[in-house]
Amino acid sequence: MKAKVRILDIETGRFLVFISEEDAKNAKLHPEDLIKVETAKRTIYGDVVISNMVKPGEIGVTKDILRAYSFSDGELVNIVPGGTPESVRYIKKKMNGQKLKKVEIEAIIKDIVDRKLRDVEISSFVTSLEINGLDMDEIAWLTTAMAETGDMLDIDRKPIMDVHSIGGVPGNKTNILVVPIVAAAGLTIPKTSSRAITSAAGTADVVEVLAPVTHSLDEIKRIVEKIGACLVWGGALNLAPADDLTIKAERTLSIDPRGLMLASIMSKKYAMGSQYVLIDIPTGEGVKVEKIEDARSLAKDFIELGKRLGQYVETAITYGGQPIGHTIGPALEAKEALETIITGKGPGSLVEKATGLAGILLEMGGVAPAGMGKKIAREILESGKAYEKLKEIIAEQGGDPNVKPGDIPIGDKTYTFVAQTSGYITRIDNRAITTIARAAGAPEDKGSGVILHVKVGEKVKEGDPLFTIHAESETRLDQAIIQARRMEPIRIEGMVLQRIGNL
Ligand SMILES: O=P(O)(O)OC[C@H]1O[C@H](OP(=O)(O)O)[C@H](O)[C@@H]1O
Ligand SMILES: Nc1ncnc2[nH]cnc12
Repeated sequence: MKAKVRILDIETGRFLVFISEEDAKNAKLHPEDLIKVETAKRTIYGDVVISNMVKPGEIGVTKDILRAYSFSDGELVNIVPGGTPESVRYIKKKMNGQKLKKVEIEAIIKDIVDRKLRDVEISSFVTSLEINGLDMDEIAWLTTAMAETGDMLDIDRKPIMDVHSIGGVPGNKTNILVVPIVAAAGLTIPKTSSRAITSAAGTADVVEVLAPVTHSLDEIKRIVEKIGACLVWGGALNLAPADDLTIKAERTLSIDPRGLMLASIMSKKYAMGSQYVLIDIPTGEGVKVEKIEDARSLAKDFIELGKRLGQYVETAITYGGQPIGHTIGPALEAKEALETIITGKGPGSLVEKATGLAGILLEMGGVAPAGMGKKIAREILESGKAYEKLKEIIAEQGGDPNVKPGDIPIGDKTYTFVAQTSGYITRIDNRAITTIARAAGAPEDKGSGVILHVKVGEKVKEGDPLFTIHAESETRLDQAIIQARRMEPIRIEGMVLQRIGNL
């Protein structure tokens, strides 16, 4: 059936194609059916919406589609029912626990990128990976399929360094310090990050408080060739474009299946042309990897996958048993990262982790002798050179390089929980802190989150503040308080932990 395009000023986060009731009836199309829109140059897919916002003979195309493909008002197109993509069969095969072939993985990824697979099918794929996993062959095929369905960056500086955390630990603003330290040492580090997946703030959400993070590949190339670094959101680029659609499902379910995480991280590194990659694996209670043996096995997988892709990968198993630093949530984290980089001093966990990781990268990149990387990284941080580099990054990305921590707006609806008893902090529950910060509105409400007034091992007296929730609205604050009361985010114990008698 032929139809004329009408551009609709609607944004839904999905590819939707509006069609009139009359046309839908004639074409036997139903709400949510897959529809194929063909022009001489391209074919796109979307979900049917039946609406009288468009007249018979017209189809309505939303802004989400226009961001990826150009259509003009009145353009003539052909529309056909999209049917059921073949790749749905392969998703079911993985649901049944079977190994997928290379061509089957490629078909799934191509159909995700072409928007032939809808959210429910993508979620089923992600869930099948969480339950049944992938072996190393499947992971490598998935990685190259994800990279090759998008663009690749070719930066005219070598070597290209990169760092990525598998995430999961609250308050992980570490890479906002690592990247400027490494670039200030003369190395090139084009860092892409995702937004939050399981946490309350991904690195891209935090950086966005300081500067725009959505840039084109050409802009990134220009920035990195000029100053040696960037801190951008990978999802804004057509780099491994399937990744952001699978991340959307992961975020909703708050899961990050191991095989998909490996492919998702490494496909972006491959597409960025990264040659030396450091992977941070936070390990501890309440994060993605709880046991050191599992962290070692994941480290081996990253290294093996890197070999298959022609990249040199090292991994750092880091302490993830409690949040990094004292703040959780985009603006609060940006503030803490900025304070630390300006003064060269900050929470021990943040400074230790950032200089430790940066030190490994300096050694990998050949600008620090073996065993000296961390010391040199700390000198770069304390000398103010890392801050100068961060200012360059902020300026090149379009932010205000002179922004000060006090300029960053924080949610003004607050509630502080205090210690009900005196004793020692024996546990901060990562999952509970993330849940509270998310309930307060993070990461979407940038000013929302949690400030921790204490860390594990510290002594407190009854009535001392333990943590403060910040929110941008009273409703969100109330929701966060309810969550906090339901859980035990911070445990206080005396020196006698348990009394057991009469066994
Ligand atoms: O903690 P969750 O939300 O699960 O994981 C997502 C975060 O982990 C990675 O961190 P980085 O960019 O290497 O600093 C991602 O890019 C993202 O920022
Ligand atoms: N699945 C994922 N994709 C991109 N970055 C990540 N960081 C942690 N998990 C990730």
